[in-house]
Amino acid sequence: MGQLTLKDIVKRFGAIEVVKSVSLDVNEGEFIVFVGPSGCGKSTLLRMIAGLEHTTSGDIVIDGKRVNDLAPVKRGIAMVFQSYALYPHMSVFENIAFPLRVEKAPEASIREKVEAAAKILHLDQRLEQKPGMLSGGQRQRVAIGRAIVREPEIFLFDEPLSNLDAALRADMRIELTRLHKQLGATMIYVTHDQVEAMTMADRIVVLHAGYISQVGPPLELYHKPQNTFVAGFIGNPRMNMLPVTCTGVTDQGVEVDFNGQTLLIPVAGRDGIVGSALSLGIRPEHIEIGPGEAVMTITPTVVERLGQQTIGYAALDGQDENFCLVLPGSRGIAEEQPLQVSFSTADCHLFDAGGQALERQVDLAAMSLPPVAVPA
Ligand SMILES: Nc1ncnc2c1ncn2[C@@H]1O[C@H](COP(=O)(O)OP(=O)(O)OP(=O)(O)O)[C@@H](O)[C@H]1O
Repeated sequence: MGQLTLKDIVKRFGAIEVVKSVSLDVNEGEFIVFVGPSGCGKSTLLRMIAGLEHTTSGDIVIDGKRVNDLAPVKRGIAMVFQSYALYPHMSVFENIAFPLRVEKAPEASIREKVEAAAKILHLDQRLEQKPGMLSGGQRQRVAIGRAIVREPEIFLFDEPLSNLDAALRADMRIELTRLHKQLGATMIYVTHDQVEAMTMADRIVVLHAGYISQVGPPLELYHKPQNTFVAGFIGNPRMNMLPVTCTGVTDQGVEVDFNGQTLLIPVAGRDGIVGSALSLGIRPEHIEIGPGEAVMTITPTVVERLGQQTIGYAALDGQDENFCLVLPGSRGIAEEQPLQVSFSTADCHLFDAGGQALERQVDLAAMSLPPVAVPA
């Protein structure tokens, strides 16, 4: 149980349509992450699923039952917010027990469920403490415990980690992934942090201005973004976009003219694209120093040295956005020194003038890491 269907969901606030016909099937036990820039409607969508916000039109169906008119508590869901919403005067035990007390559950059952949740969340030694004595991460775990004891079919998380520092966020990501495996419940998680999306999701839903821009497993979005929005949103630093002209279409792919070189990009051609302007997308991590299939000369204006990688930014003629390259380790590239770089056509993406991708001929399964032989 825990299957969710959204059918043509629309939400208007006055005259403004913030969610525009969203349809989505969420499988039982799936970890779904809604990502998108600020204001794209992800929290509103989550709040509609929770029942905290009415839908203007469309159906929300949980386990085959339309729930649009059901009160939040009757939907079999539990929501965890960014603000932990804990009661400061109550112990951790009572904070977790709160929804069960509201339901007037028997005392023995309350104790059993709270202790079980506390064990899963490593809070069993802290049940008598007040929230004020806990760290941010522990407080968020109490809020999650409060959701767990309700035994919901679907957990909803609204940016639950955004109040935590970077190290704690990384720990909590691992905790949440573990929790999902352990409980096997359906989870829907809203964030604008693409690392959270990439690391936790079974499937990511990328929202853009109230629409679903693309839905898919994390690496599918990374390797096969369907449009320039997803290409720019997934991956950090963002994908470079270079203007090119299509010079031909063959069985092997699409030919483009790039800096006077003819490149054959392994993507599916389309009628009428020969002669048209296209955008060639290449990720910063796919640029190498020195000669290669596609060559260009850049002059970095800023170089960031992070130790584990070196990031260079260069202005290109006629382009608003800086060209970016990411090199592994500490590399000797210098500001204001011209540099020959190259990339491989197999790593390229092509987008038409409307920003839609020409389908890449990449085998995602073959890109998975091969099994490592462990010596006996
Ligand atoms: N109660 C409301 N009344 C009017 N407009 C609203 C209301 N709630 C949200 N909005 C607007 O709807 C749009 C979507 O808001 P929403 O909170 O869903 O975005 P979001 O993608 O979650 O963004 P963020 O990451 O900033 O939280 C925004 O433009 C917001 O201003």
